[in-house]
Amino acid sequence: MDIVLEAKDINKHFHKPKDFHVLKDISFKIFNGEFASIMGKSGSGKSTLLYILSTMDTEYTGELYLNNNLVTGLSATELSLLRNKNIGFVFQFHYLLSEFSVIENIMLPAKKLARKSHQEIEHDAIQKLKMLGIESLAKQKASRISGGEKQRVAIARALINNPSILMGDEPTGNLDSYNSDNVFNIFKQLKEEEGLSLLVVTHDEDFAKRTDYIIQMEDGRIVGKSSNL
Ligand SMILES: Nc1ncnc2c1ncn2[C@@H]1O[C@H](COP(=O)(O)OP(=O)(O)OP(=O)(O)O)[C@@H](O)[C@H]1O
Repeated sequence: MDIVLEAKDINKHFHKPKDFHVLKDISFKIFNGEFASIMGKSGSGKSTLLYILSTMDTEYTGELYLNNNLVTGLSATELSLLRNKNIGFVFQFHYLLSEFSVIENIMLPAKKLARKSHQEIEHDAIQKLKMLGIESLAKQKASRISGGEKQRVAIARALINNPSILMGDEPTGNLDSYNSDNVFNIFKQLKEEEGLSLLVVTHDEDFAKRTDYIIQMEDGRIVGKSSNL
């Protein structure tokens, strides 16, 4: 199986207010089509790690590979392009532009990438909306839809450029159990039907137990990996 993401000996220090070794010797691989979760107590370094893996944070030592290409050391412009094309990211908060319609929000990362015409991007956005069962919301203002719907729109937006991997930082953290379940089922469907790779930081044990495996973090280290398959 191909490796979609590989971390090799990643270490990170925060320097203020005093030196703090937040990530210690992190090495692991995510293979194509895997659905992995990261769990650990508050403060164990999960979000810090995810921001490095998603190339948003470049202040670390070690090496990060995406689709077998070394991304550590690339310029900010190169990383921005690579991230937009290859990594979908879903946050706890949806960060939709409230004055824009649902479909405009979804189209934005593809417009930024500028590799397709407006019509092609609109067509792709409708496909994603259909896949997530929210086609009827296309023309609605983002501010007018429910929290669960907003998170589905955020997922559609994260998928618009057909990334290699979808990452989530507590993507169900603001949702009730019905909507959390819905998000989990969407992720599972993306793995099973689209062969997408997924990596999700979560505090939700029910969610994590249904992923392929759990990477357990403690005090900045990976202390275990337990398979749920
Ligand atoms: N900019 C920063 N400067 C200094 N310390 C920081 C900074 N950001 C985070 N930390 C510290 O690094 C540690 C890891 O934080 P991180 O947010 O990665 O943990 P987490 O496991 O994601 O926690 P949570 O589950 O609460 O989100 C914490 O002790 C946090 O206080």
